Amino acid sequence: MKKSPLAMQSTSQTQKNKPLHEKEALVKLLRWHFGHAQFRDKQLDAIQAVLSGRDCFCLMPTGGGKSMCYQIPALAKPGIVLVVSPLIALMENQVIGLKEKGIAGEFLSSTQTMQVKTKIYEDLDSGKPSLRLLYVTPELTATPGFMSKLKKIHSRGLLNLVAIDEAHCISSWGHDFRPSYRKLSSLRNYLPDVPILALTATAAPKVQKDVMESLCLQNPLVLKSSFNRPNLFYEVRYKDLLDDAYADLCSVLKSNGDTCAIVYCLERTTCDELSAYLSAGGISCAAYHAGLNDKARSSVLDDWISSRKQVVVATVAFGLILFQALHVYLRFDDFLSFFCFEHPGSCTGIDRKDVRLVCHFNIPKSMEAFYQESGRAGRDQLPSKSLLYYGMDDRRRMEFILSKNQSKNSQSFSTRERSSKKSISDFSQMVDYCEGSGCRRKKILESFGEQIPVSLCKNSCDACKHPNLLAKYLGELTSAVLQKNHFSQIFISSQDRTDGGQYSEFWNRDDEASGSEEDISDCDDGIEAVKKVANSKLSTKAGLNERINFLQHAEESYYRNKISDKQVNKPSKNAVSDVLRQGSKEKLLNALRQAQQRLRNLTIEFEASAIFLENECYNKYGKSGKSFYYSQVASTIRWLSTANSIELTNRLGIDTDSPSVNFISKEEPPAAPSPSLEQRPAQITGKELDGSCGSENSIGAFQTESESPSTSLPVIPSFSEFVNRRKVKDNQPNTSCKESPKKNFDKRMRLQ
Ligand SMILES: Nc1ncnc2c1ncn2[C@@H]1O[C@H](COP(=O)(O)OP(=O)(O)OP(=O)(O)O)[C@@H](O)[C@H]1O
Ligand SMILES: [Mg+2]
Repeated sequence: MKKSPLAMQSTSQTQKNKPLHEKEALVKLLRWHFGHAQFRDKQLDAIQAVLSGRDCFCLMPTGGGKSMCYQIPALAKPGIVLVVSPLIALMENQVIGLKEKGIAGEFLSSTQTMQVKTKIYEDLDSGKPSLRLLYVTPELTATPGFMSKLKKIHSRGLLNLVAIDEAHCISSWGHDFRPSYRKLSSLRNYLPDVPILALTATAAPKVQKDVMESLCLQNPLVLKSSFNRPNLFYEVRYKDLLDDAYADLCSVLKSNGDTCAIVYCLERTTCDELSAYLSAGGISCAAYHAGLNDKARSSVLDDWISSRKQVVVATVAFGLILFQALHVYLRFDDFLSFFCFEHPGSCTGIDRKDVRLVCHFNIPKSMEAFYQESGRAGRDQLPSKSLLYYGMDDRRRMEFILSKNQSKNSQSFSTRERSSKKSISDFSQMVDYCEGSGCRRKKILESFGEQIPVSLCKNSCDACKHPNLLAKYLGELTSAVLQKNHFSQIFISSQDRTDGGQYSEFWNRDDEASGSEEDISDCDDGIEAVKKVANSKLSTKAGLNERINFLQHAEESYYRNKISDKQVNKPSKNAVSDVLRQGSKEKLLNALRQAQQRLRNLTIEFEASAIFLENECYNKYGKSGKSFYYSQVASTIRWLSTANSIELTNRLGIDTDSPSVNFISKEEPPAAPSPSLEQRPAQITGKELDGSCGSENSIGAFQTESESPSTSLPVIPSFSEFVNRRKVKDNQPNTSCKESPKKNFDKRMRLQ
């Protein structure tokens, strides 16, 4: 319902140092516009501080109501409040919410039409803007053109406040460091007397200090709320003790009814797989990641926000690109062909209050990230749950990623070293959270410097509620780990950990280079990188460390080239055309026909299978460019030439364990081709389902003694998995056949 604005008081210079508004008037605004009865916690203090012209640093937990701290001031006096926000989706979401309440809010971003932008600028230039809140990205704020507009507005006395949302992004100590936020430090120089409000949910003292210094806050009012989320129940489940983590999550979601949930995964392939699995299990679910095009992503978000979909399975990053998975295509003998960077997207920061469950399907990289993401649950203060699936494979993978620590932006050696050590120690807190037997809530709060008695938890974590059960699980985990020789510290020797020069935290996205606010999965030309790597003088006998170093250098140079290409606006010559896709489909069709001849008892819907496989390649690498895409197609064709029926069936998505699978003998005609690309296109005879151990591994040294040479070639293993497997292989000859085909399938899919 739209409401007319309440009458506002006018600003006068003499009032500058006094609170402009009494509590009563502000509460009236809160009730009138937002329908909330009272201010929460530190909201009123923050609002009164900025209205009096004082800088303020506001630390409130996720969902604590930080937005109100700048939304009420925007309504309390004429003029505008500028809100700097890191993510278009976040701005869009808030602006939509404001407009629904009849509050004049707009955002400026590259996604808008010229017409919309012009209208906003005209309003700002009018001398009497109707706009109350203007959301912008840090990139735009720092441009000279926009800054001069701001100065103009300010000179007319109409810029009341600059609010920096997610202010921890300015700090390289923070978990979401974003280089473009650094540019905000010039705001104080350009607009010396405009109060700045820095808002964050990141509690690390170093980050707080860094934020305040970087933004040049002057005598700020520092407000800190407790980080306890009493309505959240914390639980950890142990993947290594579960038969099937996918099935476990499915039953958790089902047992909670048609509940709203976010599931975070590390990689987009896991998102797709898990989402498909949950959907097949009858859960209203969709994947959300950067591999989807804009339209698909908006539609997933729309569906989720408007409750048409209840569960969203998303990549882990908080909109800001925290993690770029390095994928290396590996042929065992001649080492490698190319790299691919992924830019996961995000669904966080979107305000849906009734999220009842936040699940981390892979361990997060830090307590800060975990807190922020799990904090999306129960923003309406109703009982909700944080569930983390902890697995030793995930742990080792994350350790490896963190230890790589090669920053792509021009950080100094000491910054890299600092950030490397920080990443490792941040992660060890997460490991302790999972592997320890003490109260989870206490661990979270202590990591933010809050000392609390265990009694505060009130049995609202698994460790407090079921201490004996947890002790049993941890015992079993230790045995399982010892059995698998997981204790051999595979990736990070203590020497590596201190060798900070080589490593940095996650590769940070270089926004300055991309010039885009939400630049994801853009088109990369990997051909040169591939050639260089392929022609390199690296001996095939080079040691693993040498190879890893080599990869890191190649990756850096590839990235540098990519940036310089973008700077000169080089047109993409590497886009995947429809013609190329059609050609690939034909090739896959042939390969499928040959596979069918080889595996006589397999009945395949050729056309649909080819479309499905081509689509898989395209979804995975289409946006990365022709070279990556084509290599994936080639890899798939090679794989088809060796895959057995179980592998083929798994890849095409038939659940061989399910009694509902409709087995067709080779005599039976194939079912009619599926009209949908998503529909799983293969069916298989029962003969192949003899319980033999499907191989997740492939050729050469990956192959275990008991595996048939014909069951091989993973699609594209991640670099970390490759290194991991080699080392595991060196230490331990064969464990994979002890695992169920489903488990192998899960792992194989994770490798892609
Ligand atoms: N005083 C209040 N009373 C009741 N609800 C409130 C109050 N202030 C804010 N809220 C509600 O709390 C929810 C979270 O608010 P908001 O999005 O501002 O949180 P946040 O601190 O910015 O969280 P995040 O860190 O996730 O961005 C919103 O739905 C908002 O309407
Ligand atoms: Mg917020």
